[in-house]
Amino acid sequence: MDLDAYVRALPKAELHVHIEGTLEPELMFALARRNGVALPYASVEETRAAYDFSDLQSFLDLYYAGAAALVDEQDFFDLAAAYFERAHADGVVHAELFFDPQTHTERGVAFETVLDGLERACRDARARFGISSRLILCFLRHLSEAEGFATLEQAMPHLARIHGVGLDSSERGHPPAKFERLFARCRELGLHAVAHAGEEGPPAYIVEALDVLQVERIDHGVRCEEDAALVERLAREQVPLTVCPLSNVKLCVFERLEQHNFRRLMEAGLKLTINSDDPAYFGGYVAKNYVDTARALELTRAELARIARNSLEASFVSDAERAPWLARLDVLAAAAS
Ligand SMILES: Nc1ncnc2[nH]cnc12
Ligand SMILES: [Zn+2]
Repeated sequence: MDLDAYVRALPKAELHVHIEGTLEPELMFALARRNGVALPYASVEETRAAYDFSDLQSFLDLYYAGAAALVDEQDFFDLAAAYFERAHADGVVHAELFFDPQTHTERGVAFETVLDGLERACRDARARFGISSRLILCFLRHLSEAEGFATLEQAMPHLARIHGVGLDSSERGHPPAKFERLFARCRELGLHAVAHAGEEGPPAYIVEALDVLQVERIDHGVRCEEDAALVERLAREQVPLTVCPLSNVKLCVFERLEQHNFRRLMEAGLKLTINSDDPAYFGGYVAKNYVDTARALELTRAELARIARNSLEASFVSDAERAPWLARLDVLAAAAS
């Protein structure tokens, strides 16, 4: 079995994927045409050519512009259905999807339109592919705490369909503590909590996300390496990090994949997972993230199986749901060693 086939065969969970970041330019243009929405570029080719980012903000500017093509419930369904098809081909058995309601409600799209379309695609993916999924509502950290609370208010009638909350968008200058009260309220409501931290922001933001927001996983977290005590803590507490290697290179967190600190963090004992973040913008879905990282950092098949196992263990599913995937994974891992 070649490396690509091996990676696809590993049962894995994807824990860090923004559904709006799976909007391929072809679908973006089809939806924009359907909805009479103007896009900043004239063609699919011109759009792809513009995906040359210097940092997180340069990406976010394009990402929010592209999301304007999404208007109707069917658009959100089509978006997520296309993701699930690719995820299934990549061996994803479970996906926890981030969605950014504020990106859409700001434009006059109803919260329910977004949620209904995504949830219908989740049910469809379960029926077609057996993929299980959860939805994680992300608050945009460049907006205010009050706007976050207003979004939570809109989510209140639908909490049975929302599994957790996250924190994304421009990290620098927007520390996790800005959302202390919002996350406290979300946790009181029984929602799981995660947050982007230490992607571009300092290690102190990772500490704040853990201690102030009390998150269960850190999204990215790669800048933890600048604080030895934090690395030790993350290893001791086995806090899962949802690392997105191709994203980190595209957004210039690391110049090349060969320079990524994934192997060093793994060897320091951290519980790492591999994810795609915004695959339509960063050049690869989850399997390509595994394969390219394995090639660049010489990860063994046993190490890749460990990473897939981490993803299943770090997911928000029950032990009973997880058990058959872990059993399948053990068979593959044993065959590879
Ligand atoms: N990599 C990322 N970091 C922060 N916010 C995001 N929103 C979508 N992708 C993101
Ligand atoms: Zn992200």
